[in-house]
Amino acid sequence: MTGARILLIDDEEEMRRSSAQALELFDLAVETYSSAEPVLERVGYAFDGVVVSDIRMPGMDGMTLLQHIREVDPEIPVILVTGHADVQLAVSAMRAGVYDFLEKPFTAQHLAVIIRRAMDRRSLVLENRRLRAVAGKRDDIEARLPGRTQVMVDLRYRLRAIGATDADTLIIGDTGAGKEVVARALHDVSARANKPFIAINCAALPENLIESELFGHEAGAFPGALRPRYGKFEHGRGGTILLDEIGSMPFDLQAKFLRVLQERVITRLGSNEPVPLDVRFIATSKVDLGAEVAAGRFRPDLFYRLNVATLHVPSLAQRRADVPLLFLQLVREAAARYGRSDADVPPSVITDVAGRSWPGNVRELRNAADRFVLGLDMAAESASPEAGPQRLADRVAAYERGLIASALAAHGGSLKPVYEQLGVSRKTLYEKMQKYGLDKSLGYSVLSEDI
Ligand SMILES: Nc1ncnc2c1ncn2[C@@H]1O[C@H](COP(=O)(O)OP(=O)(O)OP(=O)(O)O)[C@@H](O)[C@H]1O
Repeated sequence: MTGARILLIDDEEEMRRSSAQALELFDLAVETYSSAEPVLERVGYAFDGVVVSDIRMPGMDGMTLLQHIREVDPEIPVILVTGHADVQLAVSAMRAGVYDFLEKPFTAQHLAVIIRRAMDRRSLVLENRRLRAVAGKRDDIEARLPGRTQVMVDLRYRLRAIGATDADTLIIGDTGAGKEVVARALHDVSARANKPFIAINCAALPENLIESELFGHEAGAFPGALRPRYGKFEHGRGGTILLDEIGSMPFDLQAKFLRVLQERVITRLGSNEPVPLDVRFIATSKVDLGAEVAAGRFRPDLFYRLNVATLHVPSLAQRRADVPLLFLQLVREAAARYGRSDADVPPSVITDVAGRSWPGNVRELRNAADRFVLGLDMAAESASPEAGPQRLADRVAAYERGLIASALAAHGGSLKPVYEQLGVSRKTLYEKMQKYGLDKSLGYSVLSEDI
């Protein structure tokens, strides 16, 4: 919040001037107003200061202002000033929730003491709100990144640990695995949660505009730059900037970006003036940046600078055991989105979902959940009547494969409970697994894998 933290309202000019001057001697900067109305526009839920107002004024009086401010935020301290010893008024002001009540004449020191106390109280209230918001978002992480596999437990643990620091972070994972979801979660658990989160897709920026988009420019920096403009980096001040697909950043720009990371300043195009930049950078990549470095497409120095705090988002193939529960959650979300209340998922669908491979990861699973809720064939490509297993034998085989796959996933790699549950011999199970290309480690091999 910019501007002074003390708003002083009095219809008498002399009173405004002398109070402001006196408070300045106590190092308290004041914004003065001759009427109450504009103050209502000035204060909001996040206003971090206090209001000092005369009671009797033409137009909106102090009591009415107090009531309106309490509607905006009942915890903004309002100090009312009166010229008359009016007990009745003081009582109703107390009832209406005034912070303090001051009778004229008063000394500047007395006013300063009350204001300081009110400001401390306001800071405390806002800090508590911030902490509560952060705590709420922390609890939320499990709902936003669900999964019981060890890889997901580890991911959430690391996310909270890195979120507690201000380190620039690299997020690696396959397409659709949830890198952007993880980036937002990281922002939300960090101390920057209440500041902007700006996502920039490096692969989608036109190469000739990319620099001015990121760094901004001064008027006349290039033909067509009529007015100065903030770049996306500056829009993210105080907050987090996500650079999606960092591997697509043009090679020349990588050097400039590295300088931003190291020096925390940017220089707008057409200017020589470096501007300090307080942001946290998060970069994502679905390609192996180490290989890009080896191929000469990515700068090694930038890679080493980014590869310090790293989060790996597992693909669904690496956490198969999570697929059924994740699917159920995505169905619930889709049902809410489409206003459907009857989204019961039959076991055969779960079996089918558990047995499939999901190369498009959560994005693909989410599409399947949407299609299920809408009553469409879940696999988009088999929507046409020619596609997909139509013959009874093929459909039975697909069903059987799904049942075996989900049983394998559920029993974490040991075969005995699987053939017992399915009521077949070990040999039969083995043959069917071979026939359907299933592995006994299905859904489990990843559990011991370190991320
Ligand atoms: N854990 C999750 N719970 C619910 N939805 C999720 C989860 N993870 C990802 N999604 C959804 O899956 C889709 C893909 O997620 P996201 O954009 O974060 O993936 P990505 O890894 O950044 O993909 P890409 O590399 O293709 O940009 C989004 O619609 C997102 O809402």
